[in-house]
Amino acid sequence: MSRVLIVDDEASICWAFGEYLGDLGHDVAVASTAEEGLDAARRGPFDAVVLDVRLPGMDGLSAMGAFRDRLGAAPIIIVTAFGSLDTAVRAMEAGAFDYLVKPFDLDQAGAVVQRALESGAGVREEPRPRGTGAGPHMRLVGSSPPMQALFKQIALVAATDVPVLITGESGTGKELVARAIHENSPRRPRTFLPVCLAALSPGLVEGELFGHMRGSFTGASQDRKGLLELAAGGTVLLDEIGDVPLGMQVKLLRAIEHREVTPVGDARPRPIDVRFLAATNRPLPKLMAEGQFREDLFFRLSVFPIHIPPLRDRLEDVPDLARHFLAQVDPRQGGEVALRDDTLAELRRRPWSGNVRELRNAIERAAIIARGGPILPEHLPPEVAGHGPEAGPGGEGLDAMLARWTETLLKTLPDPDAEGADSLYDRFLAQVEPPMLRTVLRRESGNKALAAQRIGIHRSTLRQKLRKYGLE
Ligand SMILES: Nc1ncnc2c1ncn2[C@@H]1O[C@H](COP(=O)(O)OP(=O)(O)OP(=O)(O)O)[C@@H](O)[C@H]1O
Repeated sequence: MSRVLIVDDEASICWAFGEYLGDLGHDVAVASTAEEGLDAARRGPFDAVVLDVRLPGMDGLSAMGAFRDRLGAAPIIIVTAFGSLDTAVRAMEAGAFDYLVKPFDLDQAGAVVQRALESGAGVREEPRPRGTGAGPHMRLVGSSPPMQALFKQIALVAATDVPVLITGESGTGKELVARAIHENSPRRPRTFLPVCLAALSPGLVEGELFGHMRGSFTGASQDRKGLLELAAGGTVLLDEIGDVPLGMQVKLLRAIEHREVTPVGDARPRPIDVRFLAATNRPLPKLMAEGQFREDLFFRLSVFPIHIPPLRDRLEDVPDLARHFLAQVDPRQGGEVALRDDTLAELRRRPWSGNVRELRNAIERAAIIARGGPILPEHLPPEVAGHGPEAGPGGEGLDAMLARWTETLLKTLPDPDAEGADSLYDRFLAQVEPPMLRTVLRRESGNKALAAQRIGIHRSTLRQKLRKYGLE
């Protein structure tokens, strides 16, 4: 039998959890404040403590040090209703064994306590020095259950040096998560270097990453260190890892596994000291099955996988995110008054297939149109037809719309043999290409080379199309 102390000001939780642990054969004591809990801890030894963060008087996180003094190595499990990334990280840093988010399932909570008791010790390494953290615009916003789970994963993995594979649709915040891992890791004072492998020219990518020796190719007039060597002590995010060619994958695997790089034109490998994170929105298991992604690299990278769910699966985060972006464009607004209920309702209704990035763009645009006044639903950009995963605004799918559009055109188009008549296909392309080109170009900040790569066409083809549609 083990002795467990539950410190929570919600009597119902203390009771239900106490009963549950009692049924498992444990001896349970409860306290409703940290002060009361510390008194109990002084009086008797406990094998584990379940400690709420929000308590009247001293809060749970501040009390952790005192509990630790009184309880020695007994594991402490932190409980919170509104976990932010910061709470999760502070709990882990202060040596919490684990972190439970309310409302929790009793079986799940019981399993955590059981694991803690079996582990026997809760003391982790010395608390790490905390920095100021990333700027406010780099903050990960969200309080939905999937975001809470994400915060916990970040807090757990940040302190380690293992590779992390971050997956999620475009715009879900993969780079931001990578940055949060770096910011909360011991490598924090050093560089965080996101490298978009797909954007580097294939012929130069090896030299860029690993460096080159003077004379190793035409134009290499001096020795140059690669990005992986330059990021010494820091964290490198290999972005769009799913788009890396197979030959390069072998070299990356070697760099990750052996922590060394061989510059182009050199025979001797050099040690590197970086932590690797990787991100992709492509299905790596499918790419592996098709022989486009190496299994060994996948297994090396996915020691700790983190998946970010699409925004449509956590629409409860939309209001907080909207206020966050609004406060960034117009700090005076703070986002509170400016977002009317009908606007929030509209925001929560949309499917956001472009995820958080699309929401951010919509809010920024709306703030400009609203010119300092409250944001009205009509200030939001029109929904793109057929935008959602299956259906458009009126519940109509993109293919149904296209079928209707084609029918109309067939009725109105002149005879295909008539001189100068645009073909149905030309008309179709003229309808669908411009919005796509515009979106990708905007997304790549006007960089045509990147946009062409993203679309999968040659740069000169892109230029031609832009000219054709007057989009230059
Ligand atoms: N939870 C969040 N809180 C605050 N901002 C967020 C959040 N998630 C995403 N963002 C913002 O949304 C935008 C897109 O995020 P990010 O670039 O990290 O996405 P991504 O998944 O890496 O996209 P891609 O796969 O297209 O490169 C950024 O401006 C980012 O700051």
